[in-house]
Amino acid sequence: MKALHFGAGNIGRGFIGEVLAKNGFEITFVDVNEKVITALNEKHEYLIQLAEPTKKQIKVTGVAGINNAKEPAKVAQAFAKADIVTTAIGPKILPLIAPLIAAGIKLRRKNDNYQKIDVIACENMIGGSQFLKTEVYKHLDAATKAFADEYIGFPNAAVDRIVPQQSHADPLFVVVEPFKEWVIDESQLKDPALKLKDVHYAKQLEPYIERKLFSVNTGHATVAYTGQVYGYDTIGEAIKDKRVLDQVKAVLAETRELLLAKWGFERAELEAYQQKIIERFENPELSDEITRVGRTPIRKLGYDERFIRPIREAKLHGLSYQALLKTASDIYRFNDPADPESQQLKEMLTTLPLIEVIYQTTGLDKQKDATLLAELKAQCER
Ligand SMILES: NC(=O)c1ccc[n+]([C@@H]2O[C@H](COP(=O)([O-])OP(=O)(O)OC[C@H]3O[C@@H](n4cnc5c(N)ncnc54)[C@H](O)[C@@H]3O)[C@@H](O)[C@H]2O)c1
Ligand SMILES: O=P(O)(O)OC[C@@H](O)[C@@H](O)[C@H](O)[C@H](O)CO
Repeated sequence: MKALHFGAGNIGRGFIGEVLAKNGFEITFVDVNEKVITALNEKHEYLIQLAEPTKKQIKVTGVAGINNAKEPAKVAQAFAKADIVTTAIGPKILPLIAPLIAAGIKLRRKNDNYQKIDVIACENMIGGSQFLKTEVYKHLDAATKAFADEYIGFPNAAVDRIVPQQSHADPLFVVVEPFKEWVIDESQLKDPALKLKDVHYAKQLEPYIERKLFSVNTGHATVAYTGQVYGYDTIGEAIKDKRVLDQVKAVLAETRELLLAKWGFERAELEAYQQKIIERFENPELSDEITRVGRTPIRKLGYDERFIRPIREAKLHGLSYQALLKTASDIYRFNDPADPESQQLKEMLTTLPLIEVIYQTTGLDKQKDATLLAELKAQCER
């Protein structure tokens, strides 16, 4: 069985690779990082280490790599033979790999390959695989779209495991937290016979992805942005500060009420889930940079992202969103000289009126969301 995975980065190697290998797949990673691709093709295996006192190691075998910048045709060939396709590459990169997937679908059709497969985007975004499908379809003619409608699935998914930035002599070695959760929307599968061990298949993904994104990611980002305001560099240091911890708890209390109102989770279960998340952020065995968690701040300010969506929806439900608003305003203060979006945001703030920057970054509607825009502006000014 063959898997093709786009993105041999932290979560790609540190989570998706582990699960696919455990399920007996040979994995071909696609990436532009030549060092990683060369190492994959030389060693055909790598180690994952759990960030816990035992430092347990897991060996992932049967791996290889393709540098898509150098050998794009090889990607289509691998896609044509794959039994499953996954991505963990970043939401903004999905449109860039869409032509490669489109070429792979064309080749499957040309080869009369009628085996149904699923392409699963494992990104931190709502509707990631369906977004990828839209991008891929931009590169297909009508006949190939009809073929893809029949044989290629794009089930949405949610993945959860904290995998920090890695800096080891071995470019493949990856340290990860022990916790892991991967949920796939069962209703969107083209190949329902292929069920991965260690993956949960949900009839409805939205409650899972919203619980994850608005608890883990909203909480994580809150530690990062609040932590940077107080001068910290890592998540572990920041969360030790009571002011940061209190802000995370306040933010999670707001998203919790929204999740309860929307999806009817058990209150005690959701409280335990969010408490566990705080303990995951506090893991002393894991060193995670604030710059990684706060990365791409403009993306994180997006209309359907981890702050503006719960703020909009809490307002609609008549729930409190003041703590969320506070952290959202701190995003505008985030600074990482190495992050192009952070620098773009700084530039926008020096050249445009604040309300225009908020409007452009959040996608809030000038008429419909006028009150929210004004509230966020007032919070930024405070
Ligand atoms: N790290 C985590 O804790 C974590 C957990 C859950 C989900 N995610 C999600 O997974 C995705 C990847 O995150 P990550 O932390 O692994 O990032 P990462 O930067 O470690 O990995 C991304 C990989 O994509 C590669 N890449 C970038 N542009 C490319 C292109 N045009 N073609 C081919 N490869 C390209 C990079 O070289 C890199 O190896 C994101 O959507 C993230 O939100 C991350
Ligand atoms: O990957 P991002 O930039 O969307 O978010 C940064 C972190 O919050 C994220 O990578 C978490 O570590 C991960 O989502 C945990 O499952």
